[in-house]
Parts: sequence; C-alpha cells; structure tokens
Amino acid sequence: MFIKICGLRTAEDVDAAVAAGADAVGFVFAHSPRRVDAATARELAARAGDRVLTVGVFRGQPLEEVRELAAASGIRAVQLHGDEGAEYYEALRPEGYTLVRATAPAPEQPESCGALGEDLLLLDAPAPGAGKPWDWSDPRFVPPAGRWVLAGGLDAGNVGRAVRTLAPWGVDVSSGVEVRRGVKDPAMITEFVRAAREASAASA
Ligand SMILES: O=C(O)c1ccccc1N[C@@H]1O[C@H](COP(=O)(O)O)[C@@H](O)[C@H]1O
Repeated sequence: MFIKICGLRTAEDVDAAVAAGADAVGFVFAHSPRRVDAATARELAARAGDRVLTVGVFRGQPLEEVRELAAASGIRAVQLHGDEGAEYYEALRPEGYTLVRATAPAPEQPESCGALGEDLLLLDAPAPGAGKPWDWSDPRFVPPAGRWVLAGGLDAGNVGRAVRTLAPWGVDVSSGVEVRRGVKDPAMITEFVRAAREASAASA
C-alpha cells in the first residue's frame, strides 16, 4: 500500500512521516494555510531523501507557474487538483515527474487512471484539504481501473475501514494527522501509517 502524508511544512513533519514509513510526502503550492514556498519545499524534499516520493500539490495554477515551482523545489511528482487539461500532463511528462491527477469522484461517471496522461489517479472530496470525506459507501461508486489513491477526510480511525471496503492502491491524508489546520502531529502520522498498513496486510 502506497501511503502519502500531505501538507508538510516543517523538518519535524518530514522526519515524522519518514520515520513512520510513509512512501510519499506532499508540499502544497496551491492557495492554502499549508502553502510553502519553493525554497522551503526544496529543503524539506532534500531532508525526505530519495526513498520517499516528494510531491508538489497545485490547484488551478498556470502551467508556467507549476513548472517553475516544481523545478525550483526539486520535487519528483506533480499533483494537479484543478481543471488542468491534458496539455499540462503532455507538457510535464518529458520533465520526468510522476504525474498525479486529483479529482472528486462522480459515481455516474467512472474514472480511470491514465485518462489525461497521469500515472496516478487521486480521488478526493470536492473541497480538497478540508478533511471532509466523500461518500465512499455510495453503491454506484465503481473503483477506477489502474493505480488510484483514496483521499478526503481520512484519519487513523477510518482508514482501515476505507482500505478494507474500497481496496485502493494507495491512501493520502492531510487534515487527519493535524492537531489544527496546518499543524501536523507526529504521533497521529505514526498511527495513521500503522492503521493503513495493518488494514492493507489483512486484506492481502
Ligand atoms: O491541503 C490543502 O490545503 C490543499 C489545497 C489545495 C489542493 C489540495 C490540498 N490538499 C490535498 O487534499 C487531500 C486530502 O486532504 P484531507 O486529508 O482531506 O485534508 C490531499 O491529497 C492533499 O494533498
């Protein structure tokens, strides 16, 4: 199971995610209380090391801004949360990033990973980063084909049920490992990773 801890802002956050065994860490460049600048993200990405995928999170920003921030911060993956079209994926593909397309699921419109040229599909709530889950139990929801990551309102208390019910390829959390908006808690990060791994092992 791929586990991403998102919205990290400090060295302590990164150390906690790496020590817990996260596979990816995210830095928000979109408008958000979690936003970091390129220099901070660069330091944090270097601290995370090569074993961990470093992800920049964008929402509705011009392609040139995405390009510049991604290059300046040294992140290895780009996560796009707005209505960015296939041209973003086409333009970023040659630059070697792992490309993540984030969207809110619409049960009547099944999603498929790779539809716009992405490597990973992230299914998130309509208001990303708000800690609100979407309705995972909607019987019309069909899990996407390919590699998909579940996000939106996850925490250590619900991630096990989500993994057992939906069997996503990965999970992503931000609010659910915070004591208040934008402030991560190392113990909550550890507990989240433990709960996700335990559920994934039990479902294997
Ligand atoms: O975290 C933010 O503020 C944010 C802003 C703009 C786009 C995405 C953002 N966060 C992403 O939201 C999901 C899940 O968040 P949560 O666990 O529900 O708080 C995660 O992928 C973040 O990268």
